[in-house]
Amino acid sequence: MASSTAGLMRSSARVILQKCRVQGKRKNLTSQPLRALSSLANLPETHEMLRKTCRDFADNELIPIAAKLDKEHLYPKDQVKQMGELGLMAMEVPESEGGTGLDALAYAIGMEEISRGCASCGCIMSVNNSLYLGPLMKNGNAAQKEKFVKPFLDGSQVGCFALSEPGNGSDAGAASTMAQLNSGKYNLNGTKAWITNGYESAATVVFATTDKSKKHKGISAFIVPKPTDGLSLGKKEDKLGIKATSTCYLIFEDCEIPEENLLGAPGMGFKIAMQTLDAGRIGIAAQGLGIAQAALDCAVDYALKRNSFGMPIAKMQTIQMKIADMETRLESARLLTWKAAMLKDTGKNFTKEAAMAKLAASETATFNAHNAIQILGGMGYVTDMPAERHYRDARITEIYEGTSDIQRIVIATNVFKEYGA
Ligand SMILES: Cc1cc2nc3c(=O)[nH]c(=O)nc-3n(C[C@H](O)[C@H](O)[C@H](O)COP(=O)(O)OP(=O)(O)OC[C@H]3O[C@@H](n4cnc5c(N)ncnc54)[C@H](O)[C@@H]3O)c2cc1C
Repeated sequence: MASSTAGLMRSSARVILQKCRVQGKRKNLTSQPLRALSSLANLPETHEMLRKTCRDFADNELIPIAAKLDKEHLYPKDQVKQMGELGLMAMEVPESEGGTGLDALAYAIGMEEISRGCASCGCIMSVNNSLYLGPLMKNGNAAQKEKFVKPFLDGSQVGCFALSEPGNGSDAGAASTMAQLNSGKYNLNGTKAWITNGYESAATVVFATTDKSKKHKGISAFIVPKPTDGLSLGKKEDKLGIKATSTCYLIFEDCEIPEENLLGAPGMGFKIAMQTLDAGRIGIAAQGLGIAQAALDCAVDYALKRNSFGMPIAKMQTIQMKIADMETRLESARLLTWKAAMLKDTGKNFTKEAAMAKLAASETATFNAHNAIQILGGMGYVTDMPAERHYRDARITEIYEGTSDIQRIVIATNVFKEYGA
């Protein structure tokens, strides 16, 4: 990490910590008892401080409300605002541009802790940070940043990212949404599917074809404020998990936007989308870690308290085997995630590592949640305990921002490339 970046991080982390201490006095913070912070000894000091801050916030502000948000499908508006005040909604935007000025490792740590508290909050955080602000910061000009970045830094407004369509998700290059330039305005027509934050967002990055003959090289990226005439929303999807987020169609019917809302050059859209997803996968990996950690915490706590055949089930080897596998897979996935983040922070290629991190962490989230339910027995199957929610929330991490099949394709393609094939 460059020393100037370290300086920025220190000051930002101090702001975050100070805010958390103020909250702590108000809310009588207690630290999470199940895991010692000493296991994080290898992190830089600032990152450990950030982790502690996010951990306390998750324990005190998110865990107590996560089940209600899930059950009643409530968008966590107040929690997102609080996350914005802590600097968590624009973590990698430089301080000079109004963001928190932290790095990808800090983002992974923050995302893990927030998702441990509430996977829906983690999802909203990742869409705003990675999928909305990410491509705008990398490709936006000064005017676009002024209009579409500044208001989205503090949690008062969130953005969304519209790539998938009803007819194509994994095959993003087959986009059928069209954008036609007529007298200084782009006219958008088509439907985007599965858009997270669709209902609450104040703007979207959207991908549409400007030159069909060029196939994926004819796709361009645009910024569309919401509401805009000609852009309507489909019904909210009724989902298995992350129920406190909205997911819906964005329907463009002769939706006109000014030419200056083109993001990057014409035809750059597919590249922008793929770069965005590379970085986004670090966030989804971290979301998977958070869910996996929450499932493990729940399983350990229950195993220590539940007696069977005259002893705590934690004493039984079948339970111990499960806990050992859960912890080992979690720590392996965490190290992969941190490695991908650190490669990004040092300007190195991280495409393969981000895909490996997402693959490992998402499958660990499902594995740990599955085993947590098993360890809890009947109590794992009912909503009185969080294990069943972790199980439902975990599954999405294996699907969005590229399914596990797609991650394996990305990884294998890069491996063959490394072998010179
Ligand atoms: C809750 C939720 C939120 C989402 N949020 C967003 C969002 O904010 N923005 C956005 O743009 N999209 C979003 N998505 C869409 C998501 O990214 C896609 O669902 C995902 O990429 C998979 O696409 P698909 O659903 O069309 O499945 P398909 O691409 O049709 O895949 C179906 C199956 O075929 C497999 N498959 C497909 N192609 C291959 C291949 N070449 N090799 C091997 N197997 C293959 C897949 O792995 C999968 O198992 C979201 C989805 C959900 C469910």
